[in-house]
Amino acid sequence: MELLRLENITVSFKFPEGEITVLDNINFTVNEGDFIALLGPSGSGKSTILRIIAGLLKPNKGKVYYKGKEIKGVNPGVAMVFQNFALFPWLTVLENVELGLKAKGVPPEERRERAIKAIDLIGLDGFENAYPKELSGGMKQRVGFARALVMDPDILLLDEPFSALDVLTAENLRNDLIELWIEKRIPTKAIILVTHSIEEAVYMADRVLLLSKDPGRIIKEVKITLPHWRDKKSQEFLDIVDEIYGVLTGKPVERISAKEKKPLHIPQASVGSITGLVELVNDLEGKADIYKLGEELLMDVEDLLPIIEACEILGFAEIREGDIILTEAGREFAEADVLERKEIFKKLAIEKVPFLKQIVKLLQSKSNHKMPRSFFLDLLKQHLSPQEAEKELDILIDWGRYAELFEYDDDRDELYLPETSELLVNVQKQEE
Ligand SMILES: Nc1ncnc2c1ncn2[C@@H]1O[C@H](COP(=O)(O)OP(=O)(O)OP(=O)(O)O)[C@@H](O)[C@H]1O
Repeated sequence: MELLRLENITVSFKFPEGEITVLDNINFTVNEGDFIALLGPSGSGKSTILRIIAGLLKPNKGKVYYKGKEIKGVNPGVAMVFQNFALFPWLTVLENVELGLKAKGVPPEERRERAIKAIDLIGLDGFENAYPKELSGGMKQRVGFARALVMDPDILLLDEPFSALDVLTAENLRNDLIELWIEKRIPTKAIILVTHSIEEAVYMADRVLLLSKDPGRIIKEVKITLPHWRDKKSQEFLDIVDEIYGVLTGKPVERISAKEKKPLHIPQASVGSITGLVELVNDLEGKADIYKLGEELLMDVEDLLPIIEACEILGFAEIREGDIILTEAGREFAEADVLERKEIFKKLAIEKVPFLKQIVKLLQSKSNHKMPRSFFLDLLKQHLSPQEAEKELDILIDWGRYAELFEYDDDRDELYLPETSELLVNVQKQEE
């Protein structure tokens, strides 16, 4: 049965530089039993959609229907859980949970009874009289859930409720919610979850609506028919994650797999950006969600991908389930001093990028150990467009110079091996 319908929703905001359309013609229906995830990059308007559904924001165009009736004010059928918990610090857990019922005019006894039940249900039994400051992040968010559930909403709106929690706490709370939902221990008829995490969406939801940004549009709906509990390591799960990743980045997932690369191609990532990314992921304990990372760096995932790809090709990192994970070599590189870094980079670049090795070999074979840039450019042009070849050679030169595999004379536009170079010996040794 249809619970909610969004029809041609368009939202724009006025800025000094003009009006910007944030949501463009959003249409979808929520039926009883739906667990929907809204997934998309930052700024794609996910939270704005929740505010529209809740009736907290009026769209410029379009209508929202709840149980067939157009919503003109606050939607009576929804309750929301926020990323930052949004608790009142001066109220106890019980008082925080009771507040919505009080506002609705529910008599004191009934609201106390219902609040205590919601607190029990969400696993906070015994903390009724605690104040938010006495609670951990995970417990605060449990209060956030109790406060929403106590209203017995038809539709639970979740605005990134797990993203401020540490990994284990978030996983526990996710599982507790799924359990309440699949065992029908809550009367909630539908859930809409806003998230950045592809894995979270595929783990929890049955329908994933993928949004693009500038302006926010629904670009695809992916149905997830895997039964709960879902195995994040299973091939089916990983295939769905890859499919979504491909849609959101506009690139098939194979493009970031080093194994699938043509031997010549290296991504457009300077040594500086590779170093920066490896250091950053190392500071994040060696693992980071690619989407989150893009956000923290204020970069589109699109722009981050070549750097990630370069890290993968060089063997500094692996990509798994939308996360970048440093390898042993990546950690070693991040923690090394300047000279050690050059050594590590040199070893891996020679091993993993055959064309760099080829450059060194060619330079070695010349009696003066010099060759014009145009020679290598022509070699690359046999496989790439002239523009791509130029870009690729610039990156190869950047990597090669940093690793001290060769030098480059800007005035003469030539690559050369300095007299003092020990590289030839090293390369020969590696080959033996
Ligand atoms: N009240 C407002 N006034 C002006 N601009 C707004 C307002 N609310 C949202 N926006 C803009 O609308 C766009 C979408 O915001 P929204 O928070 O819905 O995106 P989101 O996908 O939920 O992002 P995030 O994942 O970062 O929370 C953003 O560019 C935001 O700056």
